Amino acid sequence: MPESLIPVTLLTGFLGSGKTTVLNHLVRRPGLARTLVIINEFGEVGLDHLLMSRLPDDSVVEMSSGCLCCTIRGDLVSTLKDAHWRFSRGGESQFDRVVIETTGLADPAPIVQTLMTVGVITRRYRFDGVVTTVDLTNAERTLDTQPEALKQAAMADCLLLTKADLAEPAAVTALEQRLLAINPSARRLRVHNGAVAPDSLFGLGLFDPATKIPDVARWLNEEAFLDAQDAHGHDAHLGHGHHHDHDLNRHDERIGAFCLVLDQPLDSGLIDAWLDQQLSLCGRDMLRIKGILNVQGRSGPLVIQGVQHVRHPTMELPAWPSDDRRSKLVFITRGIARETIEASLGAFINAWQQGETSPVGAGKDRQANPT
Ligand SMILES: Nc1nc2c(ncn2[C@@H]2O[C@H](COP(=O)(O)OP(=O)(O)OP(=O)(O)O)[C@@H](O)[C@H]2O)c(=O)[nH]1
Repeated sequence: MPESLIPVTLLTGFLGSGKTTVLNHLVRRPGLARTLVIINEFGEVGLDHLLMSRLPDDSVVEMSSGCLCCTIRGDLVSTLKDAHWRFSRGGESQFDRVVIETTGLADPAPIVQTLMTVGVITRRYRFDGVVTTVDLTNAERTLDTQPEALKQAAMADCLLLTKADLAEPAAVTALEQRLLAINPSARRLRVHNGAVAPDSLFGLGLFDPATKIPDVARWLNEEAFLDAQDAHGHDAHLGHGHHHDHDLNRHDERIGAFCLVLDQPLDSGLIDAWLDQQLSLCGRDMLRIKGILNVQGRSGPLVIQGVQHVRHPTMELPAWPSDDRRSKLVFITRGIARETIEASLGAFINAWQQGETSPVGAGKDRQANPT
């Protein structure tokens, strides 16, 4: 993954939660002059829908700050693909960062999948992270009733909690606890009228593209899992959270996160084969997977990332960030308990060690093809 790949940030959040306010603030920052902002103007229509059917106006605005702004043309793939020649002068691209603002009802998953895997995009761009705005004044109800909003929060790498000035402090605390249970590893920031430091929204990937050193401490945020655990007595998962209250309709009774830590180096190919099997069985409910793996025969760690059924190609990095060489995997799931995943992985490892693992042909191939 060359350093020159252009980072792409997905800015999402429910209707009226403050996305445009954040964006307006960001594009005024001098450091972001060379940013291409891609928006879509279809209020009520999700971007995933748009990817397939709509051909909106092809309007491009150059903002006074120097940022470029365009609406989605056709689909996201062609917009990003064409952006290079459309926004270049003298053969040189005019932007070195992209922010995509989705509609409030968008499902971020297909967009992230597109950014992670479509060849014409991954040759030039790298997915940086999902930033989700959450309106503190009404998020409790929105999360209760709007599955899209919940998914946007669950998939975020960074949560921007907006309108704290209008919210009751007790409500803010309660919501922060709820978000901790849904997505402990996401960075959480309170934002007043969109004022947020760009640095806290960018560089959300699993490693620093310049040094190729994984920033595990930041993206895993292990302590937050412990906090979530302390707050709820055990894993922030499957309705064991603080919401034992009486509203049975809460969707996030089933959404939660956990982190598996594996002490021993893993056989080459094992996790790939196991994950492929898991994703084909229950990818829909694996909202987000991120991990760093210690694999036998590799001097550096492997990093993995996935969104529902789709995984980013596994990458090997040159070095570990610290002496801690354990494999760590974060799962944000819908209705899949940690115990289920642990049992599945345990059984898979046993079968693998006995050479019986062939649900995806991986076990049988591993001698011949040790990658
Ligand atoms: N008081 C207060 N108002 C805010 C804050 N952030 C945003 N707003 C207001 O909330 C309203 C909605 O903000 P937008 O930025 O348009 O929200 P959005 O997510 O882009 O909205 P849609 O594109 O319609 O989904 C606007 O009137 C903003 O001025 C904040 O921190 N405090």
